[in-house]
Amino acid sequence: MSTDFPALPEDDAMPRRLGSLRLRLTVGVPLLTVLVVAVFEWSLGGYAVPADGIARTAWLVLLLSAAQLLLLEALLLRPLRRLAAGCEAMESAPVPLTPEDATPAPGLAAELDRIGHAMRRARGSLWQQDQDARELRRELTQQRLLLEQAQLALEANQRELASLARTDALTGIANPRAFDEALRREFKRAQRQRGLLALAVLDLDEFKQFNQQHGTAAGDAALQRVATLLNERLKRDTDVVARLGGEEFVALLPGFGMAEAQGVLELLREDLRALQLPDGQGRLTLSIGLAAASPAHPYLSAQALMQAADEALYVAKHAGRDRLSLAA
Ligand SMILES: Nc1nc2c(ncn2[C@@H]2O[C@H](COP(=O)(O)OP(=O)(O)OP(=O)(O)O)[C@@H](O)[C@H]2O)c(=O)[nH]1
Repeated sequence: MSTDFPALPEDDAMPRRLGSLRLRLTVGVPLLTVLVVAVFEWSLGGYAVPADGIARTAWLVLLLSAAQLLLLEALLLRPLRRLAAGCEAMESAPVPLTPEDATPAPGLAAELDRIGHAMRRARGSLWQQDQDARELRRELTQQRLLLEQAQLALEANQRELASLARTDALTGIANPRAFDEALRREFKRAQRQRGLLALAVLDLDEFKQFNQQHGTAAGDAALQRVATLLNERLKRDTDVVARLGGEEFVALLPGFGMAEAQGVLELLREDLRALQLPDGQGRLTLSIGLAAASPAHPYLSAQALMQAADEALYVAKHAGRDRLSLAA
């Protein structure tokens, strides 16, 4: 601990009262001494004023007064002042123990001094406790900040994990799990609101051959471009596009009946035909099976709607691929 402590405050009420006591002693002691010495000299001179007595009496009074004042200062006033300073300091904000506080001065007024020193030690201990409490508070604030940062990082990780758990790693669009949730949710909504819900299953044609001719990396790039096209063409807030696995994709179009969905999906097929693949990779085509639920053409369940779209895709494949088939 540092010993570079601030000085004790000396200008408070109690030290001021001690100052006035010293003034009264400084005046009273010489007066009393004059009286005593004068009576003593007068009695020595046979109760007559000696001719040279005035000067000698004055010197005597001066010396005796000075000696008494010095004694009073050393034995009474100084210890009282230190005691007063200790008391005042106890009432003010704690400050560290000074080296002077740590060692009581020896002397006749040791009792007073000891009390003063005990108070200073108590004040020093209070100061130390105050410092410790401040340090603890600082550490606590720091720990709280670290905790908040860790919590934010954890929440970000959880969000990222949750997003990863619902995203297809290769294409970045929704995965089957996210799609299943969306399908169940939108199917119930369509039923409740007697609305429209179109569902399309889209499958790249002859993709196995594409992979064999151009390599898996080219196949991956082609899957990513198809996903981008889906996102660009089916971009209403309510549209959901997902990769079910392999070269199979799915699109959920709330609010669309068969005709609107067919229109937008044919545009998508045109987009794919126009897609520029790297040299020598030819072109990609899609087969699409489309089913749509409406009050006029309800489905019993989301699974039944999905199955109808799958069956339509099967028909499209068997009819020669590169086409869109509507569910019965
Ligand atoms: N590059 C790449 N290929 C994949 C991925 N997932 C599945 N495939 C390949 O996609 C091909 C799908 O082949 P098939 O199921 O026979 O379908 P297809 O060749 O497209 O034939 P049709 O669907 O009948 O037109 C297989 O060769 C798989 O290995 C993938 O993530 N990346």
